[in-house]
Order: sequence, then structure tokens, then C-alpha cells
Amino acid sequence: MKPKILIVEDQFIEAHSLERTLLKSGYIVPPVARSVQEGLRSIADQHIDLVLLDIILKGDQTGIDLARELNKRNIPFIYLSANSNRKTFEEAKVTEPYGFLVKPFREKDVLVMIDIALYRDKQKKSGILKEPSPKKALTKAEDEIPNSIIGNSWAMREMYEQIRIAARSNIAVLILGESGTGKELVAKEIHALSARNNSPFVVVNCSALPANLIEPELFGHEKGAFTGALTKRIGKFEQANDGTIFLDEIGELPADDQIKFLRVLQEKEIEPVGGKTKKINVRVIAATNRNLEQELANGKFRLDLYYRLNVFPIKTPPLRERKEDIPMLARHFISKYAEEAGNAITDVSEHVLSELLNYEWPGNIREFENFIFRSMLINDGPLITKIPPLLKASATTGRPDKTRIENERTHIQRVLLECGWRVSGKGGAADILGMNASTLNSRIRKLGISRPHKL
Ligand SMILES: Nc1ncnc2c1ncn2[C@@H]1O[C@H](COP(=O)(O)OP(=O)(O)OP(=O)(O)O)[C@@H](O)[C@H]1O
Repeated sequence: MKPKILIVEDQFIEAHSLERTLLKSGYIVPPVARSVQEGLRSIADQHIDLVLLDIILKGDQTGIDLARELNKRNIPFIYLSANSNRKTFEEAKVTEPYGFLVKPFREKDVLVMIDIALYRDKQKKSGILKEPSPKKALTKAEDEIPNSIIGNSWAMREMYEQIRIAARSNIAVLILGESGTGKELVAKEIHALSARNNSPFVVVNCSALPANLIEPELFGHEKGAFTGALTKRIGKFEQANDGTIFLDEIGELPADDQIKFLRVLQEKEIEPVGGKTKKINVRVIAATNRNLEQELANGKFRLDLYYRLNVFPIKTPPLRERKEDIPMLARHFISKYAEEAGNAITDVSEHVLSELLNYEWPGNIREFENFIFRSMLINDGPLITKIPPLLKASATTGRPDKTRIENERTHIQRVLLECGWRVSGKGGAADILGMNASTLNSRIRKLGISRPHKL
């Protein structure tokens, strides 16, 4: 039987159009509730599978008050909201909705979000997503994740599940995770498993472009649109037509471009500089290693854009939270670099493995990968027995009263000092830390690290 979905909405026209959309898709829809009281009566009378809940309702109480009741009864819900302010958003967020639909919404977005919410709720209730017993072998079926993401830990298996759900729809995805945790790899995997996999996958790193070049780069420009625009240029969104665009470091997008990006998400159209608007069909995956909610609070990231993007967030776990994957990752990178390193190394020794497990890997897999490669160069094989020094200062085994930010600052400062403040290139600080040079420069700025005068 199709699920029963209750609409709690006091605006007659909006409620009616939603009701029609749901009925057309075969959902069972009880009479619309116009207030919190009516909503409470409705959930008391019958079993409801999901609630679409407007935040501002007639009467003293809001949708957020009703959400607290729904939580007590384990009924999942999605908020419907117009442009609610930050305070309302913060209050709404703590009630843990399955999503926010921002008015005006498109029929397709509503249906996809409902589909995902019902699926996630079923998973949660059936306990499928509970941690498997440690005695069970953790196998990864090849047909589930065919590509290059390595890891069998619980954290990774949960992430694979999210990737599979995301790949089934066209919904915007926001990948959140520290630098070097494989966000780009996840985006590629979603594209590869999706129906768009025969069309382009286009990557844009928003932090690598100077602010004034982002707009023409993303949206394209006509010949002569500005000084220096000698030829017409097709922007990245258009290059990705029918496929997927991956916008890395989305937190770095300047305010003006955020508005234009919102338009792509809402209207599915772009406006090349000096040209006419065009319809496009692109799946958007964005990523950030910043705390976007902090950026919202600082007024640097638009709330409406955040709503649109945060429909389906996926977190990439840091390596220190999945150390059980370290032996597998070590073997993977050893075989990846075997030819380049030109020796017959097959694995790491027991002693080295325990060193690798004891370290916290602040630069995550990128740092780990670089480290394995550097270790291969100083060993003959068949095992890696010698390794370059690991920078213990950043390990959580260091001073427990230091915050992670302080640890990161100290770690980056040390590495910069070791390399004489050379950021990019082989053996530069970015290489050693396992970060992109642009990411490192942005971290240096954010953490307020400055170069000592004597250097
Ligand atoms: N699970 C994994 N298995 C194998 N390789 C991985 C895994 N995760 C990351 N890598 C490798 O680590 C490197 C960094 O990954 P990626 O660029 O996807 O990270 P990121 O999170 O996007 O980093 P940043 O935020 O700095 O852009 C790449 O070489 C990638 O192939």
C-alpha cells in the first residue's frame, strides 16, 4: 500500500496544489490540517507515514511546535518554508527534519524528497543502518561500489549507502568533510552510478579561481562581453549539460555568484556574461570542508542557497575515525605506486602498521597516500620497514587541552617551518600535509598563521 502523507499547511492554494501532486503519484492523503491543533487531531486518529509541515501556521503555535510532537511519536516530517529567517531555521533544525522544501517548489523536487525521506525512515526503523556485529565479516559487494573508493569500515559502508541513494535521483548533494577525505571521489562515484554516467562529469574548484573569473568560468561569456573576452566561452555548467557538475569548496563562492548559482538550482537556467539565458539540465554536487553553518552565521553564505543544497548531505569520515581501513588503504596505495616506485614492496611491517595506526592523519587520505609513496621510495621490500618521521604534535595523543583548531594550526606551522614556507610543489608544505596548495593557503589565512620575519 502507498504511504499516507499528511499536509499541514494553512495556505489554501499551496495545500491544494501539494495535495494534487501527492494524489497523482498514488500517495494516500488525508484531509489537509490547517493548524497545529488540526494536525494533532489527524495524527491521533490514524497512522501517518510522513508529514509535510509548514512552519508558519494559523494560531499561536508553529510547525516547529508540532514537529516536537511528531518526534515523540516517531513520525518523520519535512518542513515547507518560505524564506524563514536564521533564528527560525536554527530552531527548526534542532527538531531534525528529513529536509526543508523552500517555497516555491517544483513538483519533481517534492516527490524526490518524499521518496528519500520515506526510504531513510524505513532504513532507520528497520535497523538496517545499525552497526553490524564485529564478528560478521565486513565484505563489500563489488557490484555495490565498483570504483576506486577503498574502505570497509562501518563509517564507509554507511556512506556507500548514501551514495547509492543519491545516485538514484537528480537531487542536489552536499558533501561535507575535512580536506583529503575523498569528497571528489564520492562525487565521481555518485555520477558513475547515476543514469547520467554517459555524459560529462565536470569539476570546478571554487577556491582556485580569482573572484572576478568565477562568473565567466561557471556561466560562460560571449565574445567581447568584457575586456579580454576575445572569443566566446562555454561555461562549466554548459559543459556539464546532461551530466554532473562538481563544485568543490562551495563555501568560497563570492556573494554575487551565490545568487546566480541559486538560479541554476531553482530555475535550471544560466546566463552567460553578455549573453541570453539558457535552459540547462545539470545535476549539482557541491562540497566543502568549511563549517557552512558558521559561514551562514557570519553572513558569508546565503541561507536560501544553503537550504537548496543541504537537501541531501553526505559526510565523508576523517581517517582517524576509520583506522580499521588503514591496512587495506596501505596495500591499495602500495599497488597503485608499485611501478612508479620501481621496487617489489607488497605490504607494511607489523611495526610500521602500528605507527600508522597511532597517528591521527590530519590531512586524511591525501596525507596517507603521499606518506605511503614517500615510504616506498626509502625501502627495498618486500615490506615497508622504515618510514619518514610522523609529525606527532598533531596527534590527539598530544596535549588533551588543545582544541582541534589549535592542533591544526600548530601542525601546519611546523610543516611550513620545515619547508622554509614553500607551500606548493613536490616536498612543499601542501604536498607533505596532503592538501591542495589552494586549500592550504586558504587554511593559513583562516587560521591566521603568518610568516615569521626571519624567514
Ligand atoms: N577512500 C579512498 N580510497 C582511495 N583513495 C582515496 C580515498 N579517499 C581519498 N582518496 C584519495 O585521496 C586523495 C584526496 O581525495 P579527494 O581529492 O577526493 O579529497 P577531498 O576531500 O575532495 O579533498 P579537498 O577538500 O582538499 O578538495 C585523492 O588522491 C583520492 O584518490
